[in-house]
Amino acid sequence: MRRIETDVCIIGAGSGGLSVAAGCAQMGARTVLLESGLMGGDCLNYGCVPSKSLLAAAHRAQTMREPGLGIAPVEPQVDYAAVMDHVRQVIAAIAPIDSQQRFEGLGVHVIREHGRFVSPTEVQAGNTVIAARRFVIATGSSPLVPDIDGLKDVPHLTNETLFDLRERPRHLLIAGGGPIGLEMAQAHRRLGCDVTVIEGAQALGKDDPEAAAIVLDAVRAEGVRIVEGAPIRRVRGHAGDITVETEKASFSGTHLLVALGRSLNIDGLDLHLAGIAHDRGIEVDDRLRARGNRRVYAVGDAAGRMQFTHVAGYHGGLAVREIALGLPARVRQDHIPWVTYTDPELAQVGLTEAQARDRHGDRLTVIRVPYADSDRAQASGDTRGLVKVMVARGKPVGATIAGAQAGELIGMWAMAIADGRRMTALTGTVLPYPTLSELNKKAAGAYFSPKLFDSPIVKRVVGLVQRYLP
Ligand SMILES: Cc1cc2nc3c(=O)[nH]c(=O)nc-3n(C[C@H](O)[C@H](O)[C@H](O)COP(=O)(O)OP(=O)(O)OC[C@H]3O[C@@H](n4cnc5c(N)ncnc54)[C@H](O)[C@@H]3O)c2cc1C
Ligand SMILES: NC(=O)c1ccc[n+]([C@@H]2O[C@H](COP(=O)([O-])OP(=O)(O)OC[C@H]3O[C@@H](n4cnc5c(N)ncnc54)[C@H](O)[C@@H]3O)[C@@H](O)[C@H]2O)c1
Repeated sequence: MRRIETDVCIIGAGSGGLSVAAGCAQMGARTVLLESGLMGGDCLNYGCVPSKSLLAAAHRAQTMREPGLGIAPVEPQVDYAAVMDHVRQVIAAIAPIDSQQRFEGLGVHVIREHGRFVSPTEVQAGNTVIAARRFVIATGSSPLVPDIDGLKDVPHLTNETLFDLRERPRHLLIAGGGPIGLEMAQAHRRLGCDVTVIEGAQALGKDDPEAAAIVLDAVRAEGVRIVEGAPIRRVRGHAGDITVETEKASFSGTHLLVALGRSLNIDGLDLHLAGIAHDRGIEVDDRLRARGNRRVYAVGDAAGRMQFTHVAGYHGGLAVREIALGLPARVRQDHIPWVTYTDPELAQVGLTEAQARDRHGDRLTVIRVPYADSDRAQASGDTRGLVKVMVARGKPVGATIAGAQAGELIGMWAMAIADGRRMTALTGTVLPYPTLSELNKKAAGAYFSPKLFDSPIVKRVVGLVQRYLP
């Protein structure tokens, strides 16, 4: 058995692990990185990158078939295999950034083996034992395939196999109406499939219901069948003929995509040998240190909190601060945005309206600005959507956007909330005309206009000024 002594050993080379490895190595810490699968993890290979590439192709197809703006629509010729080639090309274009070669160039010792703890200060990977001063668990998550009667025996797709398809499914059944379910439903509908989404509770149920309804209406209008309140009880059939049974009804299709949430990749780590506590994820304190072993950090999906690439990157930055610089870091959650990349997009940062009402009660003001108020939205012929901002004591505490480019628009609110800015920061910013981002400024303006235009005091002051102004 080979033995390596190092400063930091990172288990998992996805979004979180790569951020820690790049930061620690470039700051001069001796860094070992273990990866048992593909460099880049879920986001690059089976998650964000392929799903957004597929959505881009689907968007192109939809633009061709939508009437309006004086352009005659045309039914696009979709070559599903060529679309999947596009997906592969995008992954290949980005892969060098996450590659073993690049990380070795940064000074990281990369070992392509599964890692597991053998003691509180040692991890074994293949025939190497790594003794490190600090460990980072960045092992991510995998598709959850729950114990539903018949499911494991019926051929089904997950996000790990969906992008390998070469033939377009005739009728795609999607179990689960979360972000994966809805993004893949719209993409496949636009690429010419029949699509049925079967959701046990409410589709996009983690989001603000008013904003989610805008997205769900739009996706339904394109022909996706979304069945809600229908927990799946049983699955039966064979390749090409699959039936999903729910309490409400049964649904048949040719393919089944399972998008029922994630299971954390922590089982194969032998955490008990390192004394680490875990339940629904690795239990971490607000410095991301594992309960039971303070030399071990958990980042990204494995930390059992929000499951997004930018969260894994954010955690990674905090871990670098802790490990490379020895400075304490504090993890926050209130300023983390998330976006579902349907069309229209759905974006959130901070508190939803319901959460803000609970937290701030009477002190809360909720501002709504419809996309129709934007000249740019009018010019583009797409006025679907809403910007909603929750304000308490002059500061934004949450923002919800459903509409075109919502993922880009949410950035301004993410910055304002992260930095504790007041609404005046937005009114004081001059934005180019005509842009959708002006909707954000309109929301800030709408917050102040009753205070400014409906106030008798302001009117009296202006009257006085006008009387004495030379
Ligand atoms: C279909 C889909 C679409 C998504 N779209 C988005 C999006 O648009 N935006 C967004 O922000 N997020 C999105 N996500 C979520 C995002 O992909 C994850 O939150 C992110 O990848 C988490 O990064 P991570 O580093 O924690 O884990 P991962 O990226 O999962 O990386 C973990 C790595 O650890 C390796 N590993 C596991 N166990 C071991 C072990 N014992 N030893 C060695 N290596 C190990 C794995 O092989 C893997 O490479 C999407 C997810 C899916 C499934
Ligand atoms: N754009 C993005 O950032 C993006 C895109 C995709 C995924 N992700 C990340 O990946 C995570 C996983 O996504 P997901 O969509 O698989 O999970 P999810 O947990 O968000 O949604 C799963 C859905 O399945 C439903 N469900 C569970 N059991 C069921 C049953 N027996 N019958 C019917 N419905 C059932 C749930 O009610 C839920 O709505 C997300 O939470 C998110 O963090 C992010």
